[in-house]
Amino acid sequence: MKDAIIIDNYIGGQWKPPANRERLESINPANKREVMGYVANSTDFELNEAVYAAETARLLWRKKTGAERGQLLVRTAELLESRLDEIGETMCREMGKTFAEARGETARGAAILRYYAGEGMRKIGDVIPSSDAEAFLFTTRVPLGVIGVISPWNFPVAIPIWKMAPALIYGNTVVWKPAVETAVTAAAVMQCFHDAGFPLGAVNMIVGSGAVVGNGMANHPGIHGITFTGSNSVGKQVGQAALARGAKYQLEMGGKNPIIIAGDADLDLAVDAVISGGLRSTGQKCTATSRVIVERSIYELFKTKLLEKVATLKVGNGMDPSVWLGPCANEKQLETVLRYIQKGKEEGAVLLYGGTQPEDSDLSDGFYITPAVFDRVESRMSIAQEEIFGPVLALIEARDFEDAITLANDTSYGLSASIYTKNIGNVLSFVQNMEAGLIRVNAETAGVELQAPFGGMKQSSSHSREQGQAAIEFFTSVKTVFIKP
Ligand SMILES: NC(=O)C1=CN([C@@H]2O[C@H](COP(=O)(O)OP(=O)(O)OC[C@H]3O[C@@H](n4cnc5c(N)ncnc54)[C@H](OP(=O)(O)O)[C@@H]3O)[C@@H](O)[C@H]2O)C=CC1
Ligand SMILES: O=C(O)CCC(=O)C(=O)O
Repeated sequence: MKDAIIIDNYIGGQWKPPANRERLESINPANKREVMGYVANSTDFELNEAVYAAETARLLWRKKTGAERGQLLVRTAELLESRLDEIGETMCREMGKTFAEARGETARGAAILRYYAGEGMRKIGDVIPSSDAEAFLFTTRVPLGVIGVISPWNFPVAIPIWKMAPALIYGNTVVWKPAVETAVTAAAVMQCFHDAGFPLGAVNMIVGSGAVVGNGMANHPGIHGITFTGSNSVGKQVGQAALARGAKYQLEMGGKNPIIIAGDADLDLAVDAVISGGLRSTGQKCTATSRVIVERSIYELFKTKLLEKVATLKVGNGMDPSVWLGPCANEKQLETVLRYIQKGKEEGAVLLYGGTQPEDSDLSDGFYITPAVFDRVESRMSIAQEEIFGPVLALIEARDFEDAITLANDTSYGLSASIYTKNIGNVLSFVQNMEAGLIRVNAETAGVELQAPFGGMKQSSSHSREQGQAAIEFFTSVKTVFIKP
């Protein structure tokens, strides 16, 4: 067990304790007796200070060239890369995903920083033929101002970086509120920005509860744009608060992502995709597979193959390299998963495998659960409609391919969807008819590429897109310029 550390706020280039000196605990979900950090329980006082610092820094920051801003992002990427093991271990111990996944996510954070460093050198406008022969008509883009970033605990490095890196490269300054759950990891990321030498106040971090600091950000008149990833209920509150005061907002929320296994699919590959997409990170991804829609002709065979493989997955502490599935990130999340497992049974689904807390006494102090596979799930059931955010797979039988698409669309969410098939007709029909922002063919539902747009349809997002060049749409305003000599 390592000593717990103290996590302060980062404001105007300095680490500062909260004025009230109050702390919240961040604990290790693999061993609830291990406190990872005592983290600031900040209030509006610190938030105001950070917004003031970001506002003060913004004129200087926007005057820098894209290349200058990009150099600082590259330096941050280098620092993150030099600390992959340290940050990966912190993440694994703070939120439970395996060390390999946590280290991989940290490397992904560095790749995102490098990508956006390059964006600083790319075009920000178009020349448009004017109806006046003497005039010069073009567009350019300007930063929004101060951006509020509210991030969740499930990707504590990649998500805040895919929000902060584009915000910064396009000339905005940032106030970041990470989830308390992963504030120790967040501080390690913030330290990389600090060590890279960003101007004072360009990036700030306030640690505190969502109800106080997050809500304060959504309502703060000094924050011009707010980007959020998390639950639907909180996302909608954030969006409404921003809208009410005329600020720009971007929400990335839940998913209930389907995978269709067509009758002609390669079943071994499909089983691997369901396991990886549904159970990695203990199912705690907004892109996780949760509905497995299988054509009747191969349903029983697929089920047998899936169960065989799920039974081999080792649950345990993510720092153990032989472990495949870490604990749920916190007690609330474990309770949610257990509640849905109970509900699934009550509503008539058949629990074929898992869904219980392991009996192993070594695991009794962690928020562990064995991966659950439900059979005979019907679309009306809660486990087929609501985001569980845990290692729970719901098998749904489809009469035929058309029925599979109808079932896949029978949800209020529309983030990610995938299909396994060899039939080009099925592929085209899926691409055309599936209501989701991310469509994946012969690949798992999770797996976001940093250079491509990412976001959902229906209730999964505010219909905006993050990542890749799509990010410029949120983090800048377009100016149309007409010049006549
Ligand atoms: N789309 C996704 O990737 C994610 C989806 N979820 C879904 O949400 C469920 C609950 O997880 P949870 O962590 O509670 O998600 P939340 O939506 O509560 O948390 C996401 C972020 O929002 C902050 N927040 C909480 N309340 C407010 C508020 N009133 N105003 C502004 N910000 C706020 C949180 O702060 P803090 O936690 O520090 O209080 C955190 O930083 C999960 O079971 C899952 O279904 C969760 C995480 C990510
Ligand atoms: O699948 C991924 O890599 C990203 C998932 C994600 O954005 C999320 O869970 O919030």
